[in-house]
Amino acid sequence: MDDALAPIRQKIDAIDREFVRLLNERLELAGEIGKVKRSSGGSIYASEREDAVLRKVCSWNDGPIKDEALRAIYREIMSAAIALEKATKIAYLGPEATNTHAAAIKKFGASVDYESIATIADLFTAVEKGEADYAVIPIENSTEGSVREALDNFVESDLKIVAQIYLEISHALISNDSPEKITKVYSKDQALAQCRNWLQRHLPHAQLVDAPSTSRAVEIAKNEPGAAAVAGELAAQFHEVPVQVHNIQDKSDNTTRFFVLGKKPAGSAGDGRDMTSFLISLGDQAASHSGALLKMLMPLAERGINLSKIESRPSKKRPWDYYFFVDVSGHYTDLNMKAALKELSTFCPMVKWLGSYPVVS
Ligand SMILES: O=C(O)C(=O)C[C@]1(C(=O)O)C=C[C@@H](O)C=C1
Repeated sequence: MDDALAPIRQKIDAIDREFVRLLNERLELAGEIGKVKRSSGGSIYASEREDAVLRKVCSWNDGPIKDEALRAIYREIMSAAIALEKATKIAYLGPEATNTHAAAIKKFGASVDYESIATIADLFTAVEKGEADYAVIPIENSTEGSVREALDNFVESDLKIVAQIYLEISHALISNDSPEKITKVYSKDQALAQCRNWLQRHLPHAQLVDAPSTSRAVEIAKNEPGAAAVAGELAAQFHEVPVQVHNIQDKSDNTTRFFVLGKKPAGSAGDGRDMTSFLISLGDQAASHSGALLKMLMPLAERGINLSKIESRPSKKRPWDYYFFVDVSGHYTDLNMKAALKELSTFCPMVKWLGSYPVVS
């Protein structure tokens, strides 16, 4: 067999050598881009350019490699490029090995530095003070709804949303013991709730115990005989505890949306590939004028700007006064968007642009 493999492996070696040479050539070019960006004060991470690169390489793909594999490879190539252009720190809502950590790695790869930060407010502060270059925060979950703390922090902050990440949330049963020995299951209440049917069916006698986070649950279960944790697979890897059963969540389409926050806005990905988020206040009109909310939406609708989300939050200034968080299609620099905003500003006391970012993560 070895005789048959040797010549093929020689060819693979020759290709790998060429790969490494080309990767280094590509990285050197990224280094040149980094110099330009550093001298002009541009943002090192360019979500719209990464979106274009990923789309281009997938459109060139006519071989057996899956687009998903190509995207994962390019994720790491561009991660290395970011790190070479500038040592880059990504802060995320901790602790380590939770879903927000997994989302951050999905977006930024293995070459950048990561820091776990305990609260969403502190994540905003870390980027504002320059202690981190970007922050990754959860914004909404397909079953649990919006993360209110995240929305509220946008009111005072000048940070911009530069990218979004969608992460399918899957849970695993993680333990040093096999499932038939499990008598106790630790996890965060939400994760236990999302696996309720599976746990009832497979571990009906196990005691379910609340933990501060899924990652902490794995840490606790690691040292307790007969204990397991429900958590993501990153937590299993991170704490070096085996996965006993994969994908135990009751719903397979449980997805969380995250935002990447930075100091400088992202450019346009073009071709209808951008989304924009705003914060709008109607002031007293919301309570006193019938149809005020409709009036707020008309400048967008009349220009064909598609509204994908609207959510209200109390302003905390006066009772029954609200801010509206709005997600629409298009980029802030689009002409119809500019015109809509101009019209909105004529009757809304506050129209705040929170950022424009590529639709696809
Ligand atoms: O094109 C750029 O702006 C780069 O910095 C290069 C590059 C890449 O490797 O292709 C790297 C990081 C950016 O986030 C986008 C793209």
